[in-house]
Amino acid sequence: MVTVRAPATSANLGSGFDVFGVALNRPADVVHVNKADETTIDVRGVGSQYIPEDPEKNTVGAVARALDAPAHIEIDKGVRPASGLGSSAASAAAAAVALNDLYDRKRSKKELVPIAAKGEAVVSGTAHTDNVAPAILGGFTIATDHEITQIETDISLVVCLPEVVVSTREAREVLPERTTIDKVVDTVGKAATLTAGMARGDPELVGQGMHDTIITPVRSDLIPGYESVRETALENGATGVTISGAGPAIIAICQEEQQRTVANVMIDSFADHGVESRAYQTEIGAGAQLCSH
Ligand SMILES: Nc1ncnc2c1ncn2[C@@H]1O[C@H](COP(=O)(O)OP(=O)(O)OP(=O)(O)O)[C@@H](O)[C@H]1O
Ligand SMILES: N[C@@H](CCO)C(=O)O
Repeated sequence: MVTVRAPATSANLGSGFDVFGVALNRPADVVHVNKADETTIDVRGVGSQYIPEDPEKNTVGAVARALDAPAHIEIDKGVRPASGLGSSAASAAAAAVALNDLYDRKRSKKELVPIAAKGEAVVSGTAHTDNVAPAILGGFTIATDHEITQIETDISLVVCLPEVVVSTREAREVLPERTTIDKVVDTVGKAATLTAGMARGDPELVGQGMHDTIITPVRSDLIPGYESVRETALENGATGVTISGAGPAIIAICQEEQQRTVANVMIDSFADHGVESRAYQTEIGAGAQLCSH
């Protein structure tokens, strides 16, 4: 048996829609794989009642097919589905690394990214790589159709997950088809600022670079209390706040000393809107790791 842990991830970071992503030190999924004649899947843990065990519908089934690696796959979910924390990607990334090892397929971690992304196509209709890239490689990743660039950093942050469900498919349906040149110029500037901040390990620059005028304004309507949670976190030390992935989780960049305060005010602000939530005080961290084989 091979066991792999793959982390939750936060994609987009505002200005980097479908391109930027970061691995989070927690929460994470753990996947166990054993060779078998055909693929079967067992899911347990957080939100497992909402996750199909049919290999045609689970992200790990698509990964097993792509690697021609049939297996009995057990998934311990630590990342809630439909969270904006790359739940579907965490399982897919862990399965890709585990099956590559189990069948000795000798794919590099970068080569496993498009394979894990086939799982994302199963759930959201597009094989976007912005969650699976950091889930496999760790750190901050810039994923384009041609290249994946990775920067190691350990910037601290808070992600606050409300008891609300937003599916990626639904959040992609509200996207604008067109935008203006002013917004494109603004987004390029912000994305460049964020990237410089990641390279320097500078939370101020990262926070400034997260602002986005194209995607976030339309998606924030799907998250009750979004504007208040964002403003309160900024007033209490966050350097930048935006939707994590397709939501409903909200990510706030902040110094380690501010994490507890930022986490508490975000939870209180959701509560003011009648929404329960939990907050993870965490950091940008490592990608998928073999636990045993
Ligand atoms: N292994 C899996 N883990 C989690 N969800 C899965 C898995 N396989 C299939 N799914 C389905 O994928 C959907 C959740 O994926 P979705 O992309 O909407 O959420 P997410 O991964 O938390 O979000 P985001 O990509 O915005 O961070 C649910 O409908 C769930 O049933
Ligand atoms: N970039 C993707 C991430 C969510 O899976 C989106 O925002 O739709």
